[in-house]
Amino acid sequence: MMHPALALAAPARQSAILIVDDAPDSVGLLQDMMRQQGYQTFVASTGKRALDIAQRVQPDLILLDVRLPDLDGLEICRRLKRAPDTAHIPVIFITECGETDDVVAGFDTGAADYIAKPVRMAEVCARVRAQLRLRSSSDSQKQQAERLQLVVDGMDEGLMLVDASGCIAFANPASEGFLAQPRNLLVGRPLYDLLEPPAAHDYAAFFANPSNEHAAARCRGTREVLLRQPDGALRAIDMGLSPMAGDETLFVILLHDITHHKQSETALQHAALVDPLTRIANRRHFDAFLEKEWQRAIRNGQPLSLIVIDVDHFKGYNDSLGHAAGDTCLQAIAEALQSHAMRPTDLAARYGGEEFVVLLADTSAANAASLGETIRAHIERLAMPNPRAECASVVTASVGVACIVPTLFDDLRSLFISADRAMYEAKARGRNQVVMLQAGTTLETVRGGRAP
Ligand SMILES: Nc1nc2c(ncn2[C@@H]2O[C@H](COP(=O)(O)OP(=O)(O)OP(=O)(O)O)[C@@H](O)[C@H]2O)c(=O)[nH]1
Repeated sequence: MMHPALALAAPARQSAILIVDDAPDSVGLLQDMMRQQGYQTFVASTGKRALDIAQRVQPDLILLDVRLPDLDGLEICRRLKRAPDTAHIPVIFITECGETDDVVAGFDTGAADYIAKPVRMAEVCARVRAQLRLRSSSDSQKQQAERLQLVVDGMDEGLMLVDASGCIAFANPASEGFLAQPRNLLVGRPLYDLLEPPAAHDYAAFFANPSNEHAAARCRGTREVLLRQPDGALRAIDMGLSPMAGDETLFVILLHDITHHKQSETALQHAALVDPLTRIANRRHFDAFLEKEWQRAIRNGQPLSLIVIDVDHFKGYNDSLGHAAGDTCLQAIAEALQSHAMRPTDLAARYGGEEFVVLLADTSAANAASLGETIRAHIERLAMPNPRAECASVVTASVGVACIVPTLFDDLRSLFISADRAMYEAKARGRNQVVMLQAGTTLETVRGGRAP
């Protein structure tokens, strides 16, 4: 259905009638009739003048006597219909009663109707009204079509019409942007050619057999698809498909941009995995990453190492310098850790309050212990004074390191338990040091990384 805004009629105005006749009595009569009906009238007694007035005042209708002194009415009508400015103005011929040839010739030249003399008021008025109504409805149809064209050309969504074989029959300007190619290259191509699988297969199946319920269920309505652009780039969009109302051989395709939606989806996914204070991975991200790397280590028979870092006497730091300073301190430590997790298979994360972890895939116990020591020294080198620390004058951390070559029989938690036990052993030994424990072994294997 047409949107009400598109169907707005032009403001009503008085219709203008041009009367072309050289007989003063006849002109007077017609003029009176038209004025009584509320129309504005113009009069021309010659053909030349009629053409001139028609062009300049653009009347809504012309009452034209067939017999005129200079040009005959048929010739005037022909000229009116030839000129782009006047071709649309309906012409009603006035003929002598019984002049059938005039009537036929009049219609041939493009006249809309005829009235036979002697004219009768009711008939003239009825025929004029009918032509004006027709004219106004064709004008408003034209206006509606123009407005629709403006909407289709100006809309942000891509709009295409696809025929029953799935080929594009029409594409609006926005479609060019979505598909990164001019419309003339789109028209005639199968819609599914522009899509990535699995959507491409679904739409090909649908157009091969639109009554296939399975394919129809997947293609009708709106779904997210990947468009393939000529340079191979893929663009995710929402694509809507619906049959064109009243024409089962055409389908309307709407392409809707979801870049913002995708960006915020990605941003949300990212936010869900990042610790808001330190901007490094959070515990949720770490747990998922550990699970993945654990399985990979089992498959590859490679060692997996975990470093647990717990800030020493951090309560004292907060109590003496304030919570905001504590936050800044945690940020500096996170940045230091991040700088040591360089490989794609390394992950530094804030695991809780003042506890951090670093997971290192394919890393031996010795290398992990060495990195643990590098991290400990880095934190100490940050030289953030901690007035309440008992083990040093600056912020330090106790570091526990564990390593395992996991098998299907191992429990993922054992790596964490070992690293935590090693970290607590580092605390117990006086803090600011590294202790390593091979997963599954006893504390006898604990090795001090550095003396306090
Ligand atoms: N500023 C700040 N402090 C935090 C945050 N998360 C945890 N903390 C503080 O970290 C402190 C941890 O204190 P404790 O668990 O007693 O440990 P500690 O003082 O570091 O002592 P040891 O671990 O035994 O060396 C607490 O005071 C928490 O309030 C945070 O996001 N910001």
